[in-house]
Amino acid sequence: MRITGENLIGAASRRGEGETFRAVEAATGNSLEPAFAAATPADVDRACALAAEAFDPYRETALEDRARFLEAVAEAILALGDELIVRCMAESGLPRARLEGERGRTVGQLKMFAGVVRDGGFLEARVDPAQPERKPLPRPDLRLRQIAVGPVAVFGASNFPLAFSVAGGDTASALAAGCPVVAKAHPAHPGTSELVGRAVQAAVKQCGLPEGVFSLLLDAGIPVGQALVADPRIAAVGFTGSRRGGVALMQAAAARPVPIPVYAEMSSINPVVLLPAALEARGRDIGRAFAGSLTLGSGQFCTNPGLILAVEGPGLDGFLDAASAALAEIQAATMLTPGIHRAYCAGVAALEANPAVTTLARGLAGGTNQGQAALFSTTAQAFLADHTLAEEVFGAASLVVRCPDLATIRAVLERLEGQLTAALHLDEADHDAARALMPVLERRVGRILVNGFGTGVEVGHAMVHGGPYPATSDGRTTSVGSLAIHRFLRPVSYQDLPEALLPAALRTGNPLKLWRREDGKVVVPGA
Ligand SMILES: NC(=O)C1=CN([C@@H]2O[C@H](COP(=O)(O)OP(=O)(O)OC[C@H]3O[C@@H](n4cnc5c(N)ncnc54)[C@H](O)[C@@H]3O)[C@@H](O)[C@H]2O)C=CC1
Ligand SMILES: O=C(O)CCC(=O)C(=O)O
Repeated sequence: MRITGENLIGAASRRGEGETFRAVEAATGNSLEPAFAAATPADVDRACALAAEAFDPYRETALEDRARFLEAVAEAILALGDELIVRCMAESGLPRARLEGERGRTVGQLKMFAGVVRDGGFLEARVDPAQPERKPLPRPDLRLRQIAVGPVAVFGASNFPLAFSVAGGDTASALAAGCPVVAKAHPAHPGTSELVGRAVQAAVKQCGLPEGVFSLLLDAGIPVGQALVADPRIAAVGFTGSRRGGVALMQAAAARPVPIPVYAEMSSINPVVLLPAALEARGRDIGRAFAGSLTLGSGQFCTNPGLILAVEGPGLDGFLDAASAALAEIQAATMLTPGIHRAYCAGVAALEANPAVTTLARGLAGGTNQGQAALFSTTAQAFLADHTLAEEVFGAASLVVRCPDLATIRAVLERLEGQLTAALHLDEADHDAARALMPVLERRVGRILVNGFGTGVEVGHAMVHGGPYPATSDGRTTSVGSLAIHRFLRPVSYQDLPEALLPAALRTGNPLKLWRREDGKVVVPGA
């Protein structure tokens, strides 16, 4: 399929009249063909108008039809074949195997949401039948279901150009909820975005859905994203990226005459706590595994283990020796964009220049745009005194905080901002220490894991990829897994509606065979 550099507005392809830009080959810094042109305010307006027009018919599509549409998107992405992978490798610098895996995750995610839609449980249908004889007052007939919130603006992430981008988790969950999507392509992978966007556009047509169910807008800067979030027809926003970008969108959304929710996944340093018995028994093994997780994808994961907390001693020394030796042999790897590489180098340089920080290891030096891994250490006292040490350095850099005792580890955790994940390395003898940390971990993070690292998020029903601010803008939800659909739903109650006016999900006799709560009791069809 030819990449044209056009915006996809409903069923149309339209060359923008805004700023012209090109994708950059991450490995060389060379420009790639073709030229892309940013959308104009009129393009944003048209995409939002079509999305608003599509909203009512799309949200009432039969569950089976909506599920088939999500599957058609998945099939259309697969049908792009190797062209998608080759373009994505060039734009992102990520290797083939990683991108093939990420494509599988993207397709699997769409299919998981197809299953969620078919199941219908997300509608949370409830029926409280009328009690006309109730004393002292009769009870009305009350029925509740979740409906889609409206058109959603989705910002593709640079670091997962497939699974968190144009047809990634935000788009899949919004479409599953019944929300049209206006996607804003990430300027680091516009060609990948166009290919995937065309796949979604084709699936909309194939399934006979209103064209406004999906549009894709291009921009090298911020005006298109700002205009999109300000548009009164946009009802919610999904974003993965920098804290600065996420906060700017939160502010734009809050400043609207009608504020809307922004679900932004931003920065996280993902503390890893190494407990004493585990460290003593297998500190060296944990050190080697840590080096692998830290450098995965050149460290460009928001789940990257950026902070290690442990009590001083021979166990920690063994961990540090093994991690340092492993890191010293790791090749530098191409980063996503020159800008992200520059930000990484600046973050590492700031740590190197900090008198309270010791450089423990560097990976092998690299060439153009390649990030060289780095491991640092500091004391708990220094860490607690300098908040800049707790800031994310996006890339393969991590800071070890040497603590005198477990109480200090707890004090450091208490001082951290909200995080996506926390990992505990423990043996049975560490259970009491771990139990004591659980309350603070639950308050600080979205996912607590044991004897592993947070990189590589499982897409499933029990996953939380979220966490308190600034890990995300709203810690009550997740951007990965089936629970993500709830970001784009809101409940509506129907009181005393005649049967003929009720949505099918709430009609007497449960014609859609949904799990429902009837008069407070869960009813499982066929059970
Ligand atoms: N925590 C995480 O998962 C990630 C963090 N990052 C961090 O972000 C830095 C920059 O990477 P990017 O991916 O370019 O993130 P970014 O936040 O700068 O951009 C993400 C998207 O938001 C848009 N955007 C940014 N600021 C905006 C604003 N004020 N108004 C409207 N739209 C705006 C951009 O055009 C882009 O489409 C990295 O160096 C890293 O520190 C990047 C990717 C993932
Ligand atoms: O670790 C993963 O699989 C996902 C990480 C992620 O969400 C991100 O880096 O934005």
